[in-house]
Amino acid sequence: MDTVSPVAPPHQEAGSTQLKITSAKALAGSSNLTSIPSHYAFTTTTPGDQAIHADLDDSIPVIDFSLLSSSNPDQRSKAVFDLAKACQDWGVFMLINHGVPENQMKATVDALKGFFDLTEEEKNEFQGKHVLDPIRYGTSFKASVDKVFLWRDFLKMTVHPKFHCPPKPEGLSKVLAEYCGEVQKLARELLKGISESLGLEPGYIDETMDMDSSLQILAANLYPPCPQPELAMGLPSHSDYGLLTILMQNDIGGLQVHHGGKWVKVEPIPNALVVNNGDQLEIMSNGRYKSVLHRAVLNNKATRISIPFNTGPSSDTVVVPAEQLVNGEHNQATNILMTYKDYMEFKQSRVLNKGSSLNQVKI
Ligand SMILES: O=C(O)CCC(=O)C(=O)O
Ligand SMILES: [Fe+2]
Repeated sequence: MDTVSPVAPPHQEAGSTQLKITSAKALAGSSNLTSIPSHYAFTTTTPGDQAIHADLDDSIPVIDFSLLSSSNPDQRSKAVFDLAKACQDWGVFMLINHGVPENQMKATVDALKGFFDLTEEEKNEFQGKHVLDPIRYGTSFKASVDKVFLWRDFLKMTVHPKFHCPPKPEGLSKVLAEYCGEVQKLARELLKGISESLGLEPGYIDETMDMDSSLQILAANLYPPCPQPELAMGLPSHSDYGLLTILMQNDIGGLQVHHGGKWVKVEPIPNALVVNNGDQLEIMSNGRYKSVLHRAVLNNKATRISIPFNTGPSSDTVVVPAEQLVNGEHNQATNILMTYKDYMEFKQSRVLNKGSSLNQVKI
């Protein structure tokens, strides 16, 4: 069995009171690293915690966006039906034929890799402290307080209602603004289909969530190869705080979703996006569309990059269950009565890997 080497945490400089935090990328790049430092040892894996491949007849649903935007009413209603099933049974689906150009997706991945290739000093200029800071670079989850470190570096940017992006590397801002423009349109169309799939007016979510001012965050997670991938963790089990997350990734798998009591691997499909329900969608749908638990695991061969685009309502919206969905068999009184902004702060203040945060605030 693999063991964890008890070496000193590399983020503490001898003789220094200042905490110096090393990125996962720098750590992975250090020569002769054959085991993880002890403070990256996440948990001992238990058999029930292992991921499985989905059965062929029970795999992650695939939604064809071109059918959802079809002018043929039969095609559209079939697509809305499939969307309802995907959101209800899985809380996650693969989106194909979404219309985001392939070269734009590739340019976005390359530009964000370029950010992580900056020097540590350059990246550290963007260390944010607060969940609502418009640009935040960091490692782990909250490296200043984390007891166990996550093997990932991240960059998070608020891209709507106001667009923020680090000024370097050159060209990053232009590429991301273009990508976000496309994904924003996609998110709004999906939310129309989702409203309809719940039996609501297509514009229901758009209007009640004040989507013209919606808070949108683009992140990039970098998971470098890890010498002991089964002992460390990229991102532990969590749900996302917004309405929907639309995730792009390179061809290195690692995302897993919790379904039917097991962890199911999300095998990347070239050019497809992964879409998952977030907490606010669970609230507005009154528990019908669950905010799916997911996690990111590691490998020892190649760097994985994932780029989630998270759209919420506007910061000041207090999301409540749609009235039409309250008195039915699905009534689960998923109601938290706090603004989206406050919910994000609440969620960030919690430790990851404690299951659904909604369970703690439901009333
Ligand atoms: O890396 C992944 O695939 C998952 C990322 C994620 O869940 C997140 O950033 O919230
Ligand atoms: Fe997530």
